[in-house]
Formats: sequence, C-alpha cells, structure tokens
Amino acid sequence: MLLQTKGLTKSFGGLTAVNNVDFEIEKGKITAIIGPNGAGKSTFFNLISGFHPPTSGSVVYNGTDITPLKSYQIAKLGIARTFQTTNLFEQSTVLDNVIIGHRLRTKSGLFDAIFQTPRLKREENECKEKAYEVLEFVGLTNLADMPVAGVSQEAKKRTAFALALATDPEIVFLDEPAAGVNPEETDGLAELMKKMVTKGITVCTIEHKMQMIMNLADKIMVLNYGKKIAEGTPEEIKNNEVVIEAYLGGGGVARAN
Ligand SMILES: Nc1ncnc2c1ncn2[C@@H]1O[C@H](COP(=O)(O)OP(=O)(O)OP(=O)(O)O)[C@@H](O)[C@H]1O
Repeated sequence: MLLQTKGLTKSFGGLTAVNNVDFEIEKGKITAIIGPNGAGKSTFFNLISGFHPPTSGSVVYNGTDITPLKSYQIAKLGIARTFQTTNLFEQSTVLDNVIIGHRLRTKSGLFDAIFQTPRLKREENECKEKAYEVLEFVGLTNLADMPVAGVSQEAKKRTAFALALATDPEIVFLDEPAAGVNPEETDGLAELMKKMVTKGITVCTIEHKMQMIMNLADKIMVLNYGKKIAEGTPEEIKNNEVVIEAYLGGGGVARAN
C-alpha cells in the first residue's frame, strides 16, 4: 500500500470535518474521493499533505508515519497536491509558476543568491529544464511565456498539474482538477491523469464530475459529513443505496459531467 490513513479525524471547534477515516491508496492507480459539498474532501487532502494537523489518527506513506511532518517535508517525500482555487501567481508567466515547483529539490539559498554561486546557476538551469519537461508533458509548451492571467481556465488547470509534477512526485492529490472547464476540456484533463499513471505517478483526485470519475477511477471513496460511507469500484459506488441517498437526500447535488 502506498498511502494509508488510520482513524484520521479533524475537528474544527464543534464540527468534525473528517471523522475516523480509514483509507488506502494503491500505487499506480487512480483513486477518487467524492461526496456532497462540505463532506470533508478538501480537509482530508489537507491532513494528508500536512496543511492541517489531524485531531487524531495517522497517515502512513510507504510504511512511514508522516503524521507529524510539516507540509514541505511531506512534499519532499514525493506527495504533491493541487488546490481547488488554482493557487498560481497570475501576473507571472506559466513557466515561472512551474519553475517554483522544482525549487523543492534544490539546495541553494540566500548566500547563493547574493553571491551568484555556480550552484545557484546550475540549479536555476535544472529548475528551468524540469519546468519545460513538465510543460511539454501537460501540453503547455506553447504558452510557457504567457502570463497566467492571460490563459484559459483549462490551461490554468494544466499549469497546476505541471507545478505539482515539477516537484517530482510519486503521488499527486488533485483537488477538483476539472472544476470550471467544459466537457471536452474535462476529457482532456482525464487523459492527462491517465498519462500521469502511465508515467508511474499515483493519482488521487477529488471531483464532482461524476461521469468523469466513473470512467476514470479504479477506486472511489465516498465521504459524507466527514465519514466514509462507501468505498469500491465505480460500478459498486453507482449502485450503492447509501451513496444514492447521500446525494439525493439533500446533502448536495452531483454534477453530471
Ligand atoms: N479551516 C477551517 N475552519 C473551520 N471549518 C472548516 C475549515 N475547513 C473546512 N471547514 C469545514 O469543514 C467541513 C468540510 O469542509 P471541506 O472543505 O473539507 O469539504 P469538501 O467536501 O471539500 O467541500 P466542497 O466539495 O464544497 O469543496 C465544512 O463544513 C467546512 O465549513
């Protein structure tokens, strides 16, 4: 098992956003997390990636308990994530946004910057090469020099993928990667996720677009009010009474595509 959560719980005051969730992610698969709005999906990601400390429970990655680690330490271990509201510098170019990702893997600091050391120059080149490599992978080479503010929503999503990939991850957590793009673009992003898997990257995604998830995921976990209410293949989830009730019972509405 690549990643495992055990009894993972997060309370915000009186609200338990993630409630005692046991979950396993298998290497080389696409795992999806679905659930009505406010079900705790993003919080679950925040706990795994170290953005919030859990109230209780643990996260085990490659056999190591990573629960006490800080987010940058977790990222260095090979866990990358994207954010729901794409977290990019709008005035900077697509390339510059992506270059930042690989800085996680470099060592030069303030000293190198002030004295313009050979190490700094070498690492800057490394970051640039990595950025071009991942931009090509996500199909954005031609937009590399455009400011992010001037590219489409879909290209922003691809930039966010590229930023995550520039960190050289083993697993990526994608928070609603296809939100706000049209059906054709959604298909393109789904293909990109499959391409990541063929490159050896494990994918875990939160997505509201049911049709996409049902066609894409190897395994789905359903959260509702912070609790895992179901887990299984798309076929199993589609026919699960508890899941249907959670969606139709007023908690939230799943979008068709
Ligand atoms: N930092 C926080 N402080 C207080 N409450 C929070 C915080 N983050 C999330 N919550 C609450 O935790 C619950 C779960 O939120 P979360 O964003 O994880 O749900 P979600 O399933 O990702 O929702 P959506 O599909 O709308 O993005 C919500 O009730 C939310 O208001």
